[in-house]
Amino acid sequence: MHELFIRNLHVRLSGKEILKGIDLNIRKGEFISLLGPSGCGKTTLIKTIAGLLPIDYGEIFIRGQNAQPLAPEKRGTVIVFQDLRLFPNLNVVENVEFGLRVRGISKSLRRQKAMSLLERVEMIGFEKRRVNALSGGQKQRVALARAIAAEPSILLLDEPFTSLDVLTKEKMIELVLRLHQELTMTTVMVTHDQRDALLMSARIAVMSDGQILQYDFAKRVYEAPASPYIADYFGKTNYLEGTVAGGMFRSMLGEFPASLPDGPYRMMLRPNHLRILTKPGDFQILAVSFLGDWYNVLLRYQDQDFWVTAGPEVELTVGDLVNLEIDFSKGVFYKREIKNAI
Ligand SMILES: Nc1ncnc2c1ncn2[C@@H]1O[C@H](COP(=O)(O)OP(=O)(O)OP(=O)(O)O)[C@@H](O)[C@H]1O
Repeated sequence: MHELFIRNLHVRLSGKEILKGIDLNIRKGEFISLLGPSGCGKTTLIKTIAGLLPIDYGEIFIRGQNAQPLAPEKRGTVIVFQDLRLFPNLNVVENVEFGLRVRGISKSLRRQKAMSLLERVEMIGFEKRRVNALSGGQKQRVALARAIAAEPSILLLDEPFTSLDVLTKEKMIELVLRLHQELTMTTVMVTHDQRDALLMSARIAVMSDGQILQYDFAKRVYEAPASPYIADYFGKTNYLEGTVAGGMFRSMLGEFPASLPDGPYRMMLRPNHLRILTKPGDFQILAVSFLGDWYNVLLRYQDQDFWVTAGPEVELTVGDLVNLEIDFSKGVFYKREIKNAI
């Protein structure tokens, strides 16, 4: 049984169709990301899962139960919103206690539980502080503690790291993953950052315009994107145009076996599937960017540019001519449409 099972979900807001047939299943204890550009419907989807928006058509099952008649507080879901929605008139511990008070837990037990939650999110010592006197990362920790106080089985996180600096974000990522594992929650994270999605999720649902374009394991979405749009969303790409005939793909960089029906194709290769050989060749170095552990290198061959990743050990000078070794076995093929000339 799935923790969450969504079938053909349509949601309309102010007369406009926002979600256009979403199918999604999530296993218990799984961490998944909803990834896509601003406005594609990610927040709408988690709000609908939490029962905060009505379904126009389709079904949501939570732990096998049809969620339609279930009130938001009966679903076992909690959303941590992007703006956190902490209560500014309450201090840190009172914010965390709030969810427990609603559930009718006694005052002494509430305080004890809230303190243990604050310990989990490393906020002991701040319990009496007004939330407005906290940093962005500290507010996030309080919002997380308040969310898990409700003991949700499904934690819904809306863009949890957008307003944080890089170091605070790294720490929050660790904390979120630790809480997810220790509390065996099912977590759905909304993000537009493909690196966060890859780093944190077992599976990623790539969304665009109210639909899921691909839903698969993080490694698969990165290595075998279902379309050039998804490939480009996950970072730099190289495309090689060519034709398959008789089980061979022929392109400007040579030919190699491909078991595909005959026809025109584009092959996508990631920059790390190309390797620079410093012995002279026909690829000219156009640009080199230093990124700490590696270089991004732009090469030109005939009229086409290629992005290549190189380790710091390679000596690279703009203008030099080098050779390339290409791991064609990692290539992903997309069928090209032939436009009929009239
Ligand atoms: N109450 C509403 N009434 C009408 N349209 C809405 C309403 N709420 C959201 N929308 C529209 O629905 C679309 C999807 O919004 P949503 O917030 O789900 O996107 P998102 O992918 O989460 O984007 P972001 O990353 O910017 O939050 C947007 O075009 C938005 O303007």
